[in-house]
This record gives sequence, structure tokens and C-alpha cells, in this order.
Amino acid sequence: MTIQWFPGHMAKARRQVTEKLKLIDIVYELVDARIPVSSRNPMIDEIVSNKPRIILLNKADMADAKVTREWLDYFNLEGTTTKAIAIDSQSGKGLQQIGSLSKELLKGKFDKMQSRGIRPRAIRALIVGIPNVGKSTLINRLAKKNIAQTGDRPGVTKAQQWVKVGKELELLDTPGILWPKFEDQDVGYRLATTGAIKDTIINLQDIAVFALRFLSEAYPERLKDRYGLEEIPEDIVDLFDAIGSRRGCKMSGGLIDYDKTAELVIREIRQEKLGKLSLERPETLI
Ligand SMILES: Nc1nc2c(ncn2[C@@H]2O[C@H](COP(=O)(O)OP(=O)(O)OP(=O)(O)O)[C@@H](O)[C@H]2O)c(=O)[nH]1
Repeated sequence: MTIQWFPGHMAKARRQVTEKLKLIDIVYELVDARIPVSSRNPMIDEIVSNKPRIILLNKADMADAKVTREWLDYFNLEGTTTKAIAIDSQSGKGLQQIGSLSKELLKGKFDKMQSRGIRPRAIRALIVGIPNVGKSTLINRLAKKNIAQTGDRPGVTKAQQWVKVGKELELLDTPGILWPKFEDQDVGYRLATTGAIKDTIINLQDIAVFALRFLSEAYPERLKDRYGLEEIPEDIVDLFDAIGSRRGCKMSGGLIDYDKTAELVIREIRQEKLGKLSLERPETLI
């Protein structure tokens, strides 16, 4: 499997985000709660190092709640201006924490501005994240009916539009797109399993092999329950055979259709038929 990481992509994304950083007080880094590390841009720490940041573990409704709590502990280290919260942008769950946490992180800066006689203004934020992580859903959810363009900022050559969220928060309406980096094969597979990258990029059978091996280790009972298996065969081909045969994924002549089996498994994972899954946990990083 070769997935090319194009340096040109990275350089462009980096330039665009760096440009926008000048306009804002805080960064909301959106990641997928099921794969909080694989869905991050590995250079993000360096790119936004000088801004307070909230890591938003989005799609938490699809992740394993216990593992999400582990991630929150992992990211929420004392004494830093990077914090994390779990949200579900589709339903709006958890979003109310964003404003209050932003205020907390920016209290020092805004107090200072006030003491210098600068009029209080709304907090300005930029949402960054890899494609498909939920940036538009979050902006729409936060803006509700309050979508309003507040006009250009002086000194900014290119018109930047702002989306109002209540009186105290403004979002830059063009989120920063930071591509994931998947030189590491497993990162690519995790992104593919959750549907974050197009199915045409990695062979579906390869994704299913990865996903089934992962499930066998991390969620064996769910795998057994879903496909009516007494035991999980060690050999991956035997596992495909068992699932394919149970679910009627066969070619004419009765042989197991591995493409169909792979497609079924991946679809069912994405549809949460195997429950809420987290594909990586903090301890596996160490
Ligand atoms: N279950 C669930 N689905 C979500 C959530 N947030 C977003 N989605 C879904 O994820 C998909 C991608 O969301 P978008 O908002 O289009 O993602 P984006 O980051 O703007 O994507 P690009 O425009 O490709 O950069 C959509 O199908 C959303 O409905 C969430 O919190 N939970």
C-alpha cells in the first residue's frame, strides 16, 4: 500500500492556516473522537503553538465513551493553554462548553486589553481540522440562526467573513483544512475505517483485514455477537469465510465473495452496527 503525502499540500495548508492565525484569539482543533491522533495533522502543535487551543473530540456520539474519557485525561494537562472537550456537532451535545472554556483560556488577554482601555469585543476563533471531520456541521450548529457577517477587518487585504455565535464569539467562516498525514500505514487504515478518506484510496479488503484484526483484539465479544461466531478464528481468511458464509456473501458456485464481505464489515462498522467504537487509545501511543 502506498499513500503519498504531498509536501505541496502541507505547505499550502500551513501557509493558509498561519495567515488566518493572525486574526484570531483561539483555535478550535476538530478531531474525530474515535481516532483523535490519526485524525490530527501532525504539525498542528507547531503551527498553532502560540495560540490557546481547544481540541474538540467530535463525533463523540460514535465513539466508546470510556475511551473518550481516557483521551480527555490525556489531552487535558494542567498548566497549559490547550484543553480538550468531547462534542457531537450533529446533535449539539457539548457545544455549550466551548464558549465558557474559551473565555477561561482568554481571560488574561482580555483583562489586559480592558486595563489598557480597549473596548471589550467578541472572542475570535478559527476552526481547523482534516477534511470530513465535521467543520461545517460545527459552524452551522454554533451559528444557528445567528449567522451574520460582520464585515471585513481593517488591515486585512483579503475579505474575511465572520460568523457570529451569540454576542461573545465570532468564527472565521472559512475553516482551516489541515490534511492528515498517513505515512504510518495504520493511521491510513484507521482513517479509512471511519470513512475519513475515500474508499478508493485503500483497497477495501485491506481495510477490512485491519478492522477485523483490531476488533478481534479490542472488541472480541461484539465481533462474535454481530456475526454469530462461537470463537474468532485466528487466521484472517477463516474469519472472512466465517462472516461471509454467515451473511451470504457468496459468488455463484458458493465461494465466499471477499470483496462483498469486506464491504459489509466496513459498512456495518460505520453504521455503528458493532456499537460505539474507538479505534485508538492513549496507552497504545506509549
Ligand atoms: N455522528 C456524527 N456525525 C457528524 C458529526 N459531525 C459531523 N458529522 C457528519 O460528518 C460528515 C462530515 O461533516 P462536515 O461538516 O461536512 O465535515 P467538514 O469537516 O466540513 O468536511 P470538509 O468540507 O470535507 O472539510 C457529515 O456527514 C456530518 O453529518 C457528529 O458530531 N456526529
